Order: sequence, then structure tokens, then C-alpha cells
Amino acid sequence: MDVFVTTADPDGIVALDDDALLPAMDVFVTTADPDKEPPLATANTVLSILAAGYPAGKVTCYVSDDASTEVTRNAVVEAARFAALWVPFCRKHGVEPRNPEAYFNAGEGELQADGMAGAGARQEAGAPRAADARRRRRGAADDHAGVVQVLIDSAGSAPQLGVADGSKLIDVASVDVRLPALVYVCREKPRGHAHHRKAGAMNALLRASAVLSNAPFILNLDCDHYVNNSQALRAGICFMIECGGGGAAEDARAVAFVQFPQRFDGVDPGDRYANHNRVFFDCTELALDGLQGPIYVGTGCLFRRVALYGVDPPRWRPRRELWFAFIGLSPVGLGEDERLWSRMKQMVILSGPR
Ligand SMILES: O=c1ccn([C@@H]2O[C@H](COP(=O)(O)OP(=O)(O)O[C@H]3O[C@H](CO)[C@@H](O)[C@H](O)[C@H]3O)[C@@H](O)[C@H]2O)c(=O)[nH]1
Ligand SMILES: [Mn+2]
Repeated sequence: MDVFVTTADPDGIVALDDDALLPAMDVFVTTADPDKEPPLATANTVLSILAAGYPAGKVTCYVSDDASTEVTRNAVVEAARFAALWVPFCRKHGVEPRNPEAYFNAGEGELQADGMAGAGARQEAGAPRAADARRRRRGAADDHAGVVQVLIDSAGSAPQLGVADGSKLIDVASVDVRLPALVYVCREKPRGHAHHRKAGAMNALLRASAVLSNAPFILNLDCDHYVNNSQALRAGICFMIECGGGGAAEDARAVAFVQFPQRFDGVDPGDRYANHNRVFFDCTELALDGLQGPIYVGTGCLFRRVALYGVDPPRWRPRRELWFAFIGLSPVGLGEDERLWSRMKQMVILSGPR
């Protein structure tokens, strides 16, 4: 058995340097319980995504709030507001990592398990959260309407440079100030219907994003899993468009997903309880890549959208083949996008081990 180790080589792929050629990406963040998952941690995760080194006009971040609480929605709204400062600041100074909590704690030793995020959540522990708790006890968190709210609209493809303005907190002159799009999603949950927890939330995000941005690639993150390297999105795309820089583009199209390893903050320096999980992420997963591919671990995974569809993807274009059939012509005039989609569907079905 060969251990199959490939490393992303963004330098070898021309398309990765050309923003115009990079594919669009939808990023899903799931959160469910504001008591166990502090909304401030979710906000930090969202900021790490919005500030990631990928063309702003090509990223849409979707936050799924399965509890439908004001405290989470407000945290995401605040993240959107703060992003206008944080994202250009990160671009200008090459900040790493781009999760503000992790960045400002760097060098301070271990992150406190109950640090900024916990404190932030506790500050909210007034009336709204008590009301949330009451609502949950009544089971209301399993019975709420659907909400889709675009918090930041999609940016254009041309860089938008900031101008010098002494009254602003930071100087963003000559820095691209565009932000990726941000959408708050809360799926409808009728009482008495199984909502299938995270899987149900992911399916709802898949459908909502198909209508709004329909990016061909999807990265999913739990609310407490942030992007810890601003080049990670480009590195993932490396494997999707050219098999890590080494293989042919045709081979790359057969890659359904790329699983990122997890790295953990707040583990004791000796890691007495093996919380870093190195054997799994740095040995088992790599070895499995030499067999049929790594295991999807539920988070930190970049998917090819069509690999997730059990049925035909929704179409935003009229069914041109039907029209051609109707007027008695063969569908030779299909657009490149449509041909590509049908080819990829075939690969997903046909491709076994790579
Ligand atoms: O009704 C629900 C329940 C959970 N979640 C989200 O699902 C994710 C994972 O849930 P969590 O309670 O954090 O489970 P963990 O045991 O920490 O999850 C690990 O293991 C799970 C599989 O057991 C994977 O799905 C997760 O991605 C992985 O992080 C979190 O973002 C939750 O907000 C929802 O969106 N809706
Ligand atoms: Mn978790």
C-alpha cells in the first residue's frame, strides 16, 4: 500500500493567480445552539471567511441558524459591519490568521477555553437569551419560520480601492475594500417534522445557495471551525482544477471533495489526551487518500457541488435542449456551462476510486 501524499501547489496553476479564472465558492457555516456555541465564535468564523484570500466577488458565505435566535442573527449582522474594517485591514497587513479572536490572542499562550467568545455570549445573558431558553423549553426552536436575509450583497468583479480619509479608524487608501457576500439563513422547521439536525441544515443551505449564487464549489464549516490560513481556499481549489498541480485537469474533475485536516486551539502544551488527533488527520486520512479517498469528517471540507446532488441540479437557464427538440434541431448549440455540467454529472456517477 502506498501512502499517497500530495501537497497543494498553487504556484504551478496559472488560474489560481488570475482572479478572473478562479471558480466561485459558497461557504456554509452551521450553528444550532447559542448556549453551547457562543454567537461571538460564529462571528469570528464568519470574519475568517470574509477575509480569506479569494476574490471577494466570487465568495458567498451562508450562515445557517438552526435555533432561529435574534442573538445569533445580531452577531452575524455585527460581523458584517466589522468586516468593513477587518477585511481591508487583513489585506493591507497580510494578517494571519484572519479570525480576529485567534489573531489577537496569538502569542498570549493558550486560548482560554472560556475566553472572549464565552464572555461575549455571557454579556448577552439578559432578557433575550432567557426568552430564547424559554422558547427552547417549549420546543419553539423546532418550530419556526424560514428566513433568508442577504446581509452583504455580492461584490462586482473589479477591485474597488479605498480612498484616504483621516476620519476613518484605519487607512484603507489603495486597498481593495470589497467584501464577499453574506447571507443569513434559517430554514423553516414545522413542529412534528424530523429536521435531521445538521444534515437537514446542510440540505437547506444547498438549496438556498443554488438559487442565490450556485457556486460550483462549496466549503462547509461548523461554527467553531475557522479558516486558519488565508490561502486555504485557493489551495483546496488546486486539487479541484488540476489535481494538486501535478495531474491533468480531466483527473481533477473526478475529485468530489477535498477534506482539510483540523487543527485545534486551546489544547494543553503536552497534549496529554491526544486532542490534536494527529494520527487521524496526518496519517490515516493521507493513507486513505491512496485507497479510495479520505473520510469526510463533517467540517472543513470543500465539495464539488454536483457531487452532492442526488438529482439533477436546479437550472437557472431555460432548458435549451427541450427548446431545440421542440423546433426539431439537435442540441449542438448547448452552452459550454451546460455541456460541462452534464459531463461532470457523468463523472460523479462513473468515477470510483481515483
Ligand atoms: O440541529 C442541528 C444540530 C447541529 N448543527 C450543527 O452541526 C455542527 C456539528 O454539531 P456539534 O454538536 O458541534 O457536533 P460535534 O460532535 O462537535 O461534530 C463533529 O462530528 C459530527 C459528526 O458526528 C460532524 O457532523 C461535525 O461536523 C463534527 O465537527 C455544528 O456546527 C452545529 O451547529 C445544526 O446545524 N443543526
Ligand atoms: Mn462541534
